Amino acid sequence: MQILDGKLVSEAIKAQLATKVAELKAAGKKTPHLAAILVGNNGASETYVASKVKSCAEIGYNSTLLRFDEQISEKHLLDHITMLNENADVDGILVQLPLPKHINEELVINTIDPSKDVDGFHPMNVGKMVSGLPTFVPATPYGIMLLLEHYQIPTKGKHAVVIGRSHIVGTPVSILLSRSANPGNCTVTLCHSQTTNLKEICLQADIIVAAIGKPNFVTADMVKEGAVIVDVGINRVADASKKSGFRLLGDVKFDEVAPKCSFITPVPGGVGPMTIAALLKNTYHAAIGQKVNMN
Ligand SMILES: Nc1nc2c(c(=O)[nH]1)N[C@@H](CN(C=O)c1ccc(C(=O)N[C@@H](CCC(=O)O)C(=O)O)cc1)CN2
Repeated sequence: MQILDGKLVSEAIKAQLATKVAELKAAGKKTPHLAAILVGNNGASETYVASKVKSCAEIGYNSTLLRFDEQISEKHLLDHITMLNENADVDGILVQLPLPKHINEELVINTIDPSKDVDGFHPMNVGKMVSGLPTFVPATPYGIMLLLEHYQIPTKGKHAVVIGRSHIVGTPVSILLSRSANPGNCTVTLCHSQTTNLKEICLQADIIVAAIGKPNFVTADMVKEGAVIVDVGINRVADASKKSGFRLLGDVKFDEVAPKCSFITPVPGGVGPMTIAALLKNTYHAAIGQKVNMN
């Protein structure tokens, strides 16, 4: 069994981007600029946004963090997005999810200029991805593809089972695994809460992408010998022995699944850091006016 080390690969991607940014600056070109919007005090969201802002600084990007109170009105939030859309210095805009219940997430995403939508959530960018056109690819699915590519995991003709059909991960990664070339060209089964024979389906999988948001959901009896396991779950589980009061658990029961598989992502240090690296790649592409071609 080999670990798919997202921390290591993300650091390598960040180093490549830092070199490219230095080249842009030396040529008198624009420094990439990411604007992040954070609403409320969700602890996990604070961690992720802080990590995005820190990573920008590490590789020489400019970043702006707009923090708003939980009670911000939808109109006020949309006005701020419009201002960022019109700010020529800002290349990429992201609104950290989830948003408070009184705010219409769809409306917020639809308000972001598609050419600055580095999360790849705008329907126009989703449509392009589904059509196989160059676009911004959502960061977590993009990060998973970059990780599979780095480790040269064979995917052509393999059966990939994706557990979870969210707009952020499950649905887009199933499209990428089936459509893209290398990695890609998989036969994909997309499973979700209404799937009745999940264990039987998982046992046929060469690759499992677990993105269901339930700690330790995938157990050894669901995994075929030699399968590749990608664990997207980052579940905070109460643990009084930790200073933070919680520990992170993936969607996969790592200790019992790892001995059975060929490759596995750890939690933390697997898909999470790749999400940040992929976002930074999208932001670089936004700054130079390019899109990502997954074909
Ligand atoms: N606007 C967005 N919101 C959300 C996205 C997204 O892509 N765009 N995805 C997730 C959260 N997410 C990115 O924002 C994210 C999740 C996890 C990590 C990460 O680095 N995880 C670390 C552990 C960090 C910790 O201590 O908790 C790891 O796995 O090693 C980065 C980004 C939902 N919202």
